[in-house]
Amino acid sequence: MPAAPLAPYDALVLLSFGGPEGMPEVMPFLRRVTAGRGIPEERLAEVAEHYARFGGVSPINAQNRALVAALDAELARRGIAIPVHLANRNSPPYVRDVLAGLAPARLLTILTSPYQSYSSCRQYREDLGVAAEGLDITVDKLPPYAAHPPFVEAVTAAVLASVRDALAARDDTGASATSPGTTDAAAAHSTDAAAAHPTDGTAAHPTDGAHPRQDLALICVAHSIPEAADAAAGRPETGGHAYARGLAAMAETVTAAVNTEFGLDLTPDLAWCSRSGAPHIPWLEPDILDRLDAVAGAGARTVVVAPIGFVSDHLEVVYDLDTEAREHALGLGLDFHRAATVGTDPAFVAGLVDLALARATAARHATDEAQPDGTAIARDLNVLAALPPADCPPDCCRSQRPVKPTRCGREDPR
Ligand SMILES: CC1=C(CCC(=O)O)c2cc3nc(cc4[nH]c(cc5[nH]c(cc1n2)c(C)c5CCC(=O)O)c(CCC(=O)O)c4C)C(CCC(=O)O)=C3C
Ligand SMILES: [Fe+2]
Repeated sequence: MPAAPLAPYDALVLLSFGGPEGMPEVMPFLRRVTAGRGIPEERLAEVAEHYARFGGVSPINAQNRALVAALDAELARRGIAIPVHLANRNSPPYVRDVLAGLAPARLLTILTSPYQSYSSCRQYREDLGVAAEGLDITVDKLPPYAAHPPFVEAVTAAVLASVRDALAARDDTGASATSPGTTDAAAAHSTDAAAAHPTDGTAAHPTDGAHPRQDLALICVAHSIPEAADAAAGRPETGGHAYARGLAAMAETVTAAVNTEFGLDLTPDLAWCSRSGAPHIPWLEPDILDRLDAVAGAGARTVVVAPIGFVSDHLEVVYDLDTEAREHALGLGLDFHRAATVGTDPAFVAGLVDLALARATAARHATDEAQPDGTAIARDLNVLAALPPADCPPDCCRSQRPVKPTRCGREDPR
């Protein structure tokens, strides 16, 4: 390993969306997010109410600070000395302030959005492009990492754990074998039964054809985006739709893992949450609430909702899923379980560090600096080759909006 394994970078920057941390910040935050975006005023008022339920505090910033700390710890564990900073699009610390404080510097950014779309990739590149104007800043980013095996494994592990809980709760209540009582009664019963005997033997149950587990539904969920934004997501020459395709691939992988682990025969099911925008503009569907209606109608008694599109809990997760979708599911008589987000899962964090090392190796390789270890280079470049390019090609995730300066694109200043 070279003496400075993350050279040529001076610092890592975790780049995220941001969120309010108190009621006075909510409306200014919402206006910043939606500036010039044609989001109806009623929608803003509605979303402000969602934040109000949590005292105006989104969990996102605390989660990102925890991720920075976890990255620091993983880097220290590997003996790599490099600072990690948080920078946000819509709340302090703003990208511009962070970059200004670091200049002159060469930075590597880690996006908290693994999937490709305007909102989750190019818009972050614009944030960097606008913020870096007039500053002596060189900046690269990790490639979109939705298909990176450690991330896929961390998401899968969280979904398996939630399905295990869901099956254990149900086997204990017997709710699926008999007619279900009210969900409150079932929940109370579940607590008693769980106290009476441990529930970790669920996976050992034989799955004969009569076993009632097929009334378990697994719904993977991601943030909806306009259909037009999905059509333009990723490289145009690969046909667009990189956002929905990346999520469909993840849904397929986790569902296959659940089927194997628990002897089930579930079909991948992908739904969307947090639609906004004008009603006449089509966004990705079905909405999670409509899918809950459908699975309840088809006989499901237990639903596991897996937020595969989010790396950490934020308002879409704690409101749109844990509050709204949960209430909706309970109203339909469904037992509701929500899989954890990857958060600071050690495999996820280690995977990000692996990718940063690979990106640094590629950067050194590209500039023809001394290459002490050819094997490591080949291995690192191999990791990157399996993912979309870290430097986005022209027109990747393009939008109809006014052109802004970008970074981390093939044609951009580094
Ligand atoms: C793909 C995607 C992600 C995932 C990738 C990523 O993580 O970046 C994401 C994340 C997030 N979205 C968030 C919040 C909001 N998103 C909004 C609006 C929008 N999101 C969009 C897309 C995405 N959004 C789009 C196409 C819009 C329409 C307006 C526009 O085209 O820009 C609005 C406006 C009100 C509303 O309409 O809901 C809010 C408040 C928060 C923070 C939550 C918190 O505070 O915890 C986070 C992490
Ligand atoms: Fe959003």
